[in-house]
Amino acid sequence: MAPPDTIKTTKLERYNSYIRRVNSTKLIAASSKLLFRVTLLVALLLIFFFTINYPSLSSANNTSHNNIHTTTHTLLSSAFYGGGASWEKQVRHSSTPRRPNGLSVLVTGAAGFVGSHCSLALKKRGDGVLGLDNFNSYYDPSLKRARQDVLSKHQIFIVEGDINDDELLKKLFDIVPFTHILHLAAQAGVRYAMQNPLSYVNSNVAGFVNLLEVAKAADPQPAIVWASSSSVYGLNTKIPFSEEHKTDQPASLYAATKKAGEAIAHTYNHIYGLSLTGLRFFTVYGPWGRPDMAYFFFTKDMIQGKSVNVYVTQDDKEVARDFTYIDDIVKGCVGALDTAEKSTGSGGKKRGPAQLRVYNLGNTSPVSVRKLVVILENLLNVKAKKNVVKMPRNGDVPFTHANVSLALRDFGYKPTTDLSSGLRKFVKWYVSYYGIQSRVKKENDSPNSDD
Ligand SMILES: O=C(O)[C@H]1O[C@H](OP(=O)(O)OP(=O)(O)OC[C@H]2O[C@@H](n3ccc(=O)[nH]c3=O)[C@H](O)[C@@H]2O)[C@H](O)[C@@H](O)[C@@H]1O
Repeated sequence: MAPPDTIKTTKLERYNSYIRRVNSTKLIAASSKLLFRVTLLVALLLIFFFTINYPSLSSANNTSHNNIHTTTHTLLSSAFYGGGASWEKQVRHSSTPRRPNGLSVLVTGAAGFVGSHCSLALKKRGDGVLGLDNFNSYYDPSLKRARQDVLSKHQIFIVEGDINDDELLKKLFDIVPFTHILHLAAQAGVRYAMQNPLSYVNSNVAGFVNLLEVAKAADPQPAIVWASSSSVYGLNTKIPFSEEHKTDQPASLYAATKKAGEAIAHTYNHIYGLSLTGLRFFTVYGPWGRPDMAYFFFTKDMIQGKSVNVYVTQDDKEVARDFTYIDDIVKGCVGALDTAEKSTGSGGKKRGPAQLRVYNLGNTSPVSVRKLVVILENLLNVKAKKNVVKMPRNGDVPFTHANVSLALRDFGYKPTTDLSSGLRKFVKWYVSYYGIQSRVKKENDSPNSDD
């Protein structure tokens, strides 16, 4: 047995060791609490950063694939876009007019061909312009980014988002009382509709309805000018095509969705008093154009020595288009915006009848595809390898030809550029944009050529 002093010491030691254990347990408990909180914080931060990065990744491929399933994207992107004060500042700054009584226009599809040209024209005359574009990959997105760069040099900000994202649209209308929407975002291209039909429904029908829903609820309601298409005339044989002609024989799903857009516009005008103007564009071409269009890829293929398919009808007749130069189309769009009357509703309620219009914007002078190739041969200084083939049943129509007297009467629309002059400007842009140093350049750098 141990002496009493030793017993005391042992007890003391036991007590001290007990206290140490208690303290260390407390320490462990405290540190695990801390660890838990830190982990939670890190997890929240990760979710936040994921939310920031996710929308741009997903929207890059948005309408090129069937994305009816935009809900997750919508939630995430809304969380992101709703965020920053500097983002809101850019939105406000871009959309504020710099002239008295200037318009404040939301341009959807602003990184697109017609959208980028119209945005610049409006900004240059002092209107406020805010762009919206999802930068999808239907055609090379780097071309859209290059257009965005040009716009940003002119203080035009493009919000990266989808017209199906209603939270984002509402947010934009919360920030800016837009007077007008120029709605050009769409799934374009006639033949691609056979490959990816739902992308047309998603953008041209669902996206349009989504935009109209937000516009109808906005206070004040904006006036809307939007891109319909010459393709709505479908198999119409009366020429030139007039707005009074029937448009009930669409030859492609693309045409059917544009025709649906015109019917939907009627409904929103009728129920909610939205002022709506549909513009039927006729095969628009020019600098910064769309690579999926024939004049564009013919140029590329001819320069590369590849052959081109020149379509003829089933009974061997020429296929022709009323090719319309971009600057003429821009004048038409601006004219339509300037003559658009105010919407009459507010807060989703109609207060009186509102304006509902449809116009052809064409060139009034159709040119055959064969002639298009001849013009390009001269401009590019190359001989095309032509395959003359019967037009496949892919949604194409044999010819288009616009009567534009309505647009002339209502806003002075008068196309002034013939196909040769317009293509000369296109080719000049093409060789400079793609850095092609060749005889093409020398040919087109003559003192008479302008930009
Ligand atoms: O006016 C319109 O509404 C439409 O104009 C163009 O559609 P499209 O006229 O078919 O223009 P392209 O695809 O550039 O075709 C032009 C012409 O070249 C012909 N073509 C096309 C491709 C080809 O390989 N060979 C060929 O001869 C077509 O049949 C057509 O007659 C646009 O692509 C549509 O988005 C637009 O809505």
